[in-house]
Amino acid sequence: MPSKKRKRVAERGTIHPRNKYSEKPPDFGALASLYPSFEPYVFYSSKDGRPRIDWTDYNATRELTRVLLLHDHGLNWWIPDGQLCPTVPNRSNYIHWIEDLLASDIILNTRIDDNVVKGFDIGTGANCIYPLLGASLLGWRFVGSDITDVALEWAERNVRSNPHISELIEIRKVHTREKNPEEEDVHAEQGPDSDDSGGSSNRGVAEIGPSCLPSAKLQSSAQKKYQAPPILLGVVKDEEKFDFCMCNPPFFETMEEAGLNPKTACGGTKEEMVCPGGEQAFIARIIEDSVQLKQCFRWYTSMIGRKSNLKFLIAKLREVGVTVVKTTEFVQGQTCRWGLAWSFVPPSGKILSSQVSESNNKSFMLEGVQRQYSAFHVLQSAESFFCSSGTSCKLDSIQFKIDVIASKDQCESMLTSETEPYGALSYQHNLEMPDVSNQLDSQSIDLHFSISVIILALNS
Ligand SMILES: C[S@@+](CC[C@H](N)C(=O)[O-])C[C@H]1O[C@@H](n2cnc3c(N)ncnc32)[C@H](O)[C@@H]1O
Repeated sequence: MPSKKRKRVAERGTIHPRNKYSEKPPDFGALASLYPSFEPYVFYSSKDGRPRIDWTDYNATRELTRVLLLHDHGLNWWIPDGQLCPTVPNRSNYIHWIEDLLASDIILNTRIDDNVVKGFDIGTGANCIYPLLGASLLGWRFVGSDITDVALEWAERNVRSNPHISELIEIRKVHTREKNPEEEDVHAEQGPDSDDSGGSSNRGVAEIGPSCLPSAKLQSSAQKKYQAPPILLGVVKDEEKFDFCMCNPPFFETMEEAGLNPKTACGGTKEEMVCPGGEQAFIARIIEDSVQLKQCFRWYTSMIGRKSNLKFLIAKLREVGVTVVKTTEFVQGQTCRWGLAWSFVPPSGKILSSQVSESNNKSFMLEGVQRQYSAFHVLQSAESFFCSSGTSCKLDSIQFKIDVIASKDQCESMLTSETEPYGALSYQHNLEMPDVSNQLDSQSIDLHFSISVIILALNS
């Protein structure tokens, strides 16, 4: 019998609708007959006679990735033994989620070049999977960065093996060097190894004025410090603009932690899997870098391996005053990963417009909210309002929403009450209750509704 957790995972959507494999998963039997190198890895299940591979065999998963990239994407690809082997359907989901973000009208369209989407893949790895997929599926341009020689060498090889897209992809080395103790560093308090790549063409730390520095509060809130090479700041060049960055970070603090999933054999060296402070510290550094780089990127995104880290990172984003936070869940077999996206580009003000009419959703803008208040303040304020009206209400800080259950009397009393300041905010509350007059005929029916806040603050 499947475990409860497994069943829950299976019930959730697992694959993006535009993913090549959303309707038809890879057919191992057909691939085996087409590609003799793959054939030895395919066996037929005694239970249902279906063709399968042994997911705990690294060579089998690597060969599967090779034939899927060749057969379905026209890509030549290889990685040396032990390097992290990506699963193509899973990695494609992240690409399509970014495609959705770029197509949405959540933030203002400030793009300079509407024709070419330009992305930055932080830690592209030897496999260079995201640039290869993004360029071949969608024609996107990429800079893929990495720190290790093996990653840089093989990423380059994988790009050169695909001349039809090689013009679209630049592989960029992240320079690491011994720190000069007298040098001022925006991340100085984060440890002696934290340094920038320098180089005259790069965005050096010397150019960043004190007013841009992350607040002391922000710095102190990072529980785990990233003490390692630069990530964006010092790697992104002056004047460079990107539509997005993406990152599949080193998730773990130790290799022991990384080895906890014996059900798959995706490989992964220490350099790929581990960094000081794990993913929490790595992504916290990306957030700090984004505070400096602001609108150099329209969207900052990262994959996250642990839900507890997602909570921590959303709280950190709240502190730095981003304009938008979006999250998603990627289900990869029996493992869950989360996508976190944020932006400093002003919101477009068209939020939810597409959802309004049909699904009984109402969207509205809160005008006159002062800059120092974030979406969380708005949520807390709304929560205070509903609680004080006697309703049952629950704030979900991950989804940025409040679930409310109210009786007819409570609804009526809320609709007729005078506007009052709630919590930290004093705004004109023009909350529209859903049109439920029919449903409220009976005293006994409770009204269930949710309030989501998508925008944190408006940049002027
Ligand atoms: C988990 S692997 C991801 C590889 C590939 N993107 C994928 O999805 O399979 C993380 C990668 O980040 C690289 N890395 C670690 N620190 C980095 C940094 N400061 N800047 C750029 N890359 C870094 C590692 O060398 C490794 O290749």
